[in-house]
Amino acid sequence: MAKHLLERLRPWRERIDALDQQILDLLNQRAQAALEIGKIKEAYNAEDSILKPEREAQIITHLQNLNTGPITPASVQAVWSEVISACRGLEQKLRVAFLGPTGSFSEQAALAHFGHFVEPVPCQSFDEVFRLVEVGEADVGMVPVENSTEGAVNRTLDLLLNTSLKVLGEHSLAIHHNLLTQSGSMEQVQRIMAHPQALAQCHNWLATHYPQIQQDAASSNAEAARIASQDASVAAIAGKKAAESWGLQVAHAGIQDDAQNRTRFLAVGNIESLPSGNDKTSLIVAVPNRAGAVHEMLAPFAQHQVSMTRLESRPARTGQWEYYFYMDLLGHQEEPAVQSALQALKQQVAFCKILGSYPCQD
Ligand SMILES: O=C(O)C(=O)C[C@]1(C(=O)O)C=C[C@@H](O)C=C1
Repeated sequence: MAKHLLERLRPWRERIDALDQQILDLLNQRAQAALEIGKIKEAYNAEDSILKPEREAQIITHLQNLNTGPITPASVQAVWSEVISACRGLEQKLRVAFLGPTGSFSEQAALAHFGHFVEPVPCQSFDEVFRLVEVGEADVGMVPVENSTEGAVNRTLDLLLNTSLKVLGEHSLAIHHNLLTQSGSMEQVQRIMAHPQALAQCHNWLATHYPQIQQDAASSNAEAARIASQDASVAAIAGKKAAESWGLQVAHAGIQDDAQNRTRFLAVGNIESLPSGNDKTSLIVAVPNRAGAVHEMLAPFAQHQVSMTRLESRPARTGQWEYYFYMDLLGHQEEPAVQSALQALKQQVAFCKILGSYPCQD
């Protein structure tokens, strides 16, 4: 029986071996081409970035359009992210900063977006992520900006306002939280630790199942997992990656209140992404505190038919009930409709900061 099975599999396995050899040969030819591009970039402008977000997005979209299956569009995205990452990594390893330690959702988002052939730079806070990219100790940073359950990540919004960095990409990740302990049981647990955002995303589940256990904030979920790995009285809320990284067992899986819980991350750096054909633009606007000001702020987008995918407000901390408005628009700032809307907007508002245009993930 087993022999018969192997005989039937053999020709297909031989076919896979032959195809893999061809794929390997093609990958090496591709890598060689990327290395040549790297040399040309270096000769033209040593300061120029190796990373070209718009080109990477165009390559993947083009292949998804050509794809006839059975490989899925999501697989095309995942495989070519890694192929590009491997080629880019030969040109130069991208240093990617994120909230660590290892096992965090930020690390997952960073690696899903830039691929695994990067140099990870785990940081202790969002402030440190921005600072390291600003001073050139990292090339790009990956930070959460909004969560589908809890809304905006305020510290990121504040840092975006005060930084000179540009937004150059977005990545949305499904967030499934787990209660992790050393043994996989909750028997010895006296404290549940997580980032405040994660505690909030699991608020109802915790109130129902463990109302008596104290909850403590950690600087990140992965940090809570690190602490739990050293203290049997601590349960951490974190992802499965953190469980693997810190040798913990899952006591309860999928404890987030919303099964569809997602977090959107932004990639930030000193690079401006050129138009890719399917882009978003993020900006911050402040208007005077008077009747009709917000209405006037929105009018240019309606007039020039620019869609807004997000509008968020944040206190301006003047004590005057003034706000900064964070907006995401569909289109690149170099596209005529967006350009005209932004020009009209700038004439009306007290403050306008364009954070950057970047390829839509969708
Ligand atoms: O086209 C380039 O500029 C490259 O450097 C090549 C390449 C790729 O592997 O396709 C790698 C890195 C860039 O971000 C974009 C594309």
